[in-house]
Amino acid sequence: MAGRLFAVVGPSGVGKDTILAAAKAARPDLHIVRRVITRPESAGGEPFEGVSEAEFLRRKADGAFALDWEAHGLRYGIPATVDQAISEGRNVLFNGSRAMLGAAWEVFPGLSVIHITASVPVLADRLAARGRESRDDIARRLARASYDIPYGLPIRVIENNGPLADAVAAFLAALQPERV
Ligand SMILES: Nc1ncnc2c1ncn2[C@@H]1O[C@H](COP(=O)(O)OP(=O)(O)O)[C@@H](O)[C@H]1O
Ligand SMILES: O=P(O)(O)OC[C@H]1O[C@H](OP(=O)(O)OP(=O)(O)O)[C@H](O)[C@@H]1O
Repeated sequence: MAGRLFAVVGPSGVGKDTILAAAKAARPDLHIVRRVITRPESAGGEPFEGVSEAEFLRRKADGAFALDWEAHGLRYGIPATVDQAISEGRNVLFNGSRAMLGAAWEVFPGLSVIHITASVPVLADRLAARGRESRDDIARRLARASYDIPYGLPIRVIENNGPLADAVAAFLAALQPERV
């Protein structure tokens, strides 16, 4: 049986990568996508492949990405190899963009979405503590915090204002198929 594909979305600093890493630790069978990003790997954070703009565009033209988008002045790609992982029956999860969900649903009609939320003051504290971006970049990311996901799409919401363990437990529960 084919696996399922999950986009994990939410504002910058909400805890997407942290929750994905914790979910993988709890459930080693999950396949967490290693994204291709036009960001230097030395910036740290999630395990991603950092490439130049030219290399990204070359791969895109070669059909190397199942999905790709632009945000924060960067390009992000989901390797086309996810198709194989899904067909092998793996549950595949990626850190996605709220703005690209419409396009993602067109490519993957069975896509499930988990939206992680937290209050703006909590996001501001976390981004400052993470220290990966400049103050200006943090301000721009916070300005996107309330971006609205198009109404009518099937989305599960997980709140991550409190202890991480609570959010991870809710997240793992959200990976279960919806009961009808
Ligand atoms: N529940 C939580 N409590 C405290 N800190 C958290 C919690 N969730 C995430 N963090 C911290 O917030 C920062 C941003 O998390 P991160 O996973 O990088 O967010 P995102 O991928 O959504 O931008 C990290 O430093 C992370 O350790
Ligand atoms: O359309 P939006 O929902 O606003 O998302 C825009 C981008 O922000 C996140 O990127 P990134 O992982 O670089 O940033 P983050 O870890 O700070 O969320 C997310 O993965 C998207 O690529």
